[in-house]
Amino acid sequence: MSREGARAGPAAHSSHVGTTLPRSDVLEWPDYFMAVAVLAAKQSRDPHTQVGACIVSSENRIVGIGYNKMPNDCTKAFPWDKEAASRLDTKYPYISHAELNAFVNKTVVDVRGCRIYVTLFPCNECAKIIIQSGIHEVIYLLDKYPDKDETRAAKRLFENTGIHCRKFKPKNEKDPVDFYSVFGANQEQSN
Ligand SMILES: Nc1nc(=O)n([C@H]2C[C@H](O)[C@@H](COP(=O)(O)O)O2)cc1CO
Ligand SMILES: [Zn+2]
Repeated sequence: MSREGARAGPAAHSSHVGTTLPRSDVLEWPDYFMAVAVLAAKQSRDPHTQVGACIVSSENRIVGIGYNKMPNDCTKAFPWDKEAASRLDTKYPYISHAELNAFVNKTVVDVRGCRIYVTLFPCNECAKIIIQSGIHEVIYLLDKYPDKDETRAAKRLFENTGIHCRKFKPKNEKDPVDFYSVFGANQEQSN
């Protein structure tokens, strides 16, 4: 149909076909995608920090979802501790980050031009995956560890490669999703 035709059609007016109105209080796309990332985070078995990631195509299709987890079959065989005499006895060398898992779980061959919604600012290792895969934008909920070298290195990598990083701001005025629930009640929202 031509643009003229589309303007003349019923969709161009506020009146609706039929008598039942469609719901209007649905989530806007960004809120929907971050809500998916938050929901994914809730699947994490990490007792301290649960992270979710959602890769979205330029056509607003979800093409990958992940959360931080131990590699398959490793959940019980590896430590969940944050601290130990040796780093080898902490969770850090073993855990697979949300962003990596979202990439591993992708349903398309190519994620170039996609964006990624993440509940935590990515680390340097995930930044490399994001850059190499052609994801061009990072939308994060919280920058919880801005002073960690991993975060600072990630920011350098993103700045150098022109990858746009922005803090998520909910679009919906009424907040139907408790985005920060994944960080617990006392988490600072300003980061
Ligand atoms: N962007 C991220 N994606 C992630 O999946 N993680 C994971 C790794 C750990 O399982 C957890 C951080 O643990 P903690 O240091 O807050 O107890 O979050 C961490 C970050 C932050 O760089
Ligand atoms: Zn990471």
